[in-house]
Amino acid sequence: MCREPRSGTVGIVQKSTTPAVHATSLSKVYGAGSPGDVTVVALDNVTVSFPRERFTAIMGPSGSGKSTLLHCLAGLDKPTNGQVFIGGTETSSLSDGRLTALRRDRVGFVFQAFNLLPTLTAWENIVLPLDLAGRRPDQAFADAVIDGIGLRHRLGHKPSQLSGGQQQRVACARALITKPDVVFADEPTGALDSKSSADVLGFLRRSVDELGQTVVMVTHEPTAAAYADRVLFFADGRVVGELTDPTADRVLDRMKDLEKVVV
Ligand SMILES: Nc1ncnc2c1ncn2[C@@H]1O[C@H](COP(=O)(O)OP(=O)(O)OP(=O)(O)O)[C@@H](O)[C@H]1O
Repeated sequence: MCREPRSGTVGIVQKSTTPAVHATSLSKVYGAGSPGDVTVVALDNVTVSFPRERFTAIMGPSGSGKSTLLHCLAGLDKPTNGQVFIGGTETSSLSDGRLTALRRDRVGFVFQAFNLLPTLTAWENIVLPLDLAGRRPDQAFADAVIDGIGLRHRLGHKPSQLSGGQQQRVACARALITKPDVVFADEPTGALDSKSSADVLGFLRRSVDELGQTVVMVTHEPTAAAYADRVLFFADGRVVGELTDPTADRVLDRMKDLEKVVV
């Protein structure tokens, strides 16, 4: 097991001009397996890029395909057509073993339900992806992540001894500890109160600004989207709009327009 980090050191920034994530002509059709099935087009020919060291939020009406997009980008689900590149590596042609390794080493995922292992301490949960890969933590980076989540004094506690917001900050640290090409977050604040949400979103924001990380987050909340550099709006499985330097009010106005169109 990796040892706990020291305090007081600074994180390390990755630099590259390749987008963190790029997808071309991505489609996902559910229920196309056998004749007579009802088919649902969850993704409809989506081409999208996520630059490094940026925080992007994805918003859209319920059922518009946001989670499907995140799962296909992260290699948790297979698109029906199209290609996904993680840091320049095309993922559809990878063997199952290589895809598993890529997901473990180069992609972080934060779920609404935290998904921490209950028998491990906070620290053991955070370094689990490194342990599975047989890697040691970059001490300076691990210190910056631990200081960033503000839970150095709780690292020996099990998830059941932590609040929901604290557990989600541990989950964010676990997603970041490998210095992945990208962290995907699917409704990371959906189960949290507003104070805990602000703690989690503030940490994700600082992970981009101070640690050079890349975050792509699905959210229903305009206040959460306002932490991002850019918001992509989704409807009917397609990207239908974009807002840079969002504020909660501008996001809300766009969402109202979208919901009028969709209803
Ligand atoms: N396994 C599945 N089988 C069949 N249809 C599915 C499956 N998963 C998702 N869908 C459908 O695909 C569409 C997109 O779903 P998705 O969960 O990606 O939307 P979403 O925008 O994330 O929705 P929400 O905001 O409600 O979470 C929906 O019509 C949904 O019913």
